[in-house]
Amino acid sequence: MNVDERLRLATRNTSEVVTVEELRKVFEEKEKPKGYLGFEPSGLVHVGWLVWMFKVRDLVEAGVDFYLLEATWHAYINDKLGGNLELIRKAARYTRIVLEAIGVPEGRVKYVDAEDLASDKDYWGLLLKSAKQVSLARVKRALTIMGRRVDEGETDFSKLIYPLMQVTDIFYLDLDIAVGGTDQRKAHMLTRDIAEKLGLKKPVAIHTPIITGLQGPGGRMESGLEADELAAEAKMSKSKPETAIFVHEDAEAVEAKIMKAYCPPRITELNPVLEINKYLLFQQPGFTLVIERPEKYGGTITVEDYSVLEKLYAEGKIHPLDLKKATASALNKLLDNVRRRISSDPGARSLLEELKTAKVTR
Ligand SMILES: Nc1ncnc2c1ncn2[C@@H]1O[C@H](COP(=O)(O)OP(=O)(O)OP(=O)(O)O)[C@@H](O)[C@H]1O
Ligand SMILES: N[C@@H](Cc1ccc(O)cc1)C(=O)O
Repeated sequence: MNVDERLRLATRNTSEVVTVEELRKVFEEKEKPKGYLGFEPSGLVHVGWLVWMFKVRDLVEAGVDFYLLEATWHAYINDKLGGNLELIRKAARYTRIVLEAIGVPEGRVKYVDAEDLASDKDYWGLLLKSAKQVSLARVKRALTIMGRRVDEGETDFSKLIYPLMQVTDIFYLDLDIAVGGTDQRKAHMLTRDIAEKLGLKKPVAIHTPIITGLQGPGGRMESGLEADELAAEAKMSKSKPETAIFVHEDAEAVEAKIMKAYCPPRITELNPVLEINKYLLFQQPGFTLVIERPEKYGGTITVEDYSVLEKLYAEGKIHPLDLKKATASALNKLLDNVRRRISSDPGARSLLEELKTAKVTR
């Protein structure tokens, strides 16, 4: 695969690449650059995660040697699953199964456990060197990467260590590319700044779009937040289950959730139903959205391109209910594989059952 093709795969369906020129250089210089994404294995998998999972698939295809960091200690710091590390490790196993079901089997990526990183004294040396380069105010501003507001970081001191751990993860793994949703931006920009100061490798950052929670952005659109902060606050999130569609949920539950979702007529911004189309459904090769309507409401239409769907919706030519029905049906088709994979594997089923009954904390 030539550099242009690798670059196309790596940059499609992203909200930002810092920078595309640097990424091109990485691909020109390396057959197998090192990339990573970290996630807190702290519960069930929702459809927002599919955005980065598909990006991992793209990057593996583009020849990236990809590491998936199971951020167990980070989830512990962030009070997930009641801080129960045993359960957190089970959530990591469950996430591997979902990744495999969407085309990222274990043999194609390398899993790294945060507990292994933290057991090496060099890791803590790197963390302290990084900490020397940054002010407390900057660390606090980065707390949005753990889905927390700045003031929440002061509840216990470990939360202030988290952003520096995320920076250190990147240095320790010696990465060329760091991937995450837009809400992770502050971690990556911090890493790039510290890298310059310490003379370490400065990773390219690839940010994937965020799917807004089913309840919509609330009043946050006018709050003057930066895009990454808005994404962190308004995103579909596993620790706020009422905002999320989980990949294991049955077809009826998925449809019921979509029918109730925030989707005001003509509004295309931070509209989770449109975002599911834009960032998930229309990313599948050859996808078309079929909107079935009685003749008196314009008859059935087949949309082949997301930009057309957005335009028709903004012009009020598609009713929210019709969009929701069509989206639910297409999303259910996309999720079928994952559901089948989970239900056919007793091990996966028992992990799921255990995680379903675990108390969601944050
Ligand atoms: N709604 C979403 N849409 C797209 N990407 C998401 C979404 N939520 C999380 N991500 C991405 O998934 C990765 C893991 O995020 P994280 O563990 O914080 O998920 P989460 O569901 O928000 O969890 P929590 O509720 O525990 O904060 C990050 O790169 C993040 O940007
Ligand atoms: N902060 C990330 C998880 C993460 C943890 C450590 C990392 O090195 C990277 C990502 C999140 O909340 O989703």
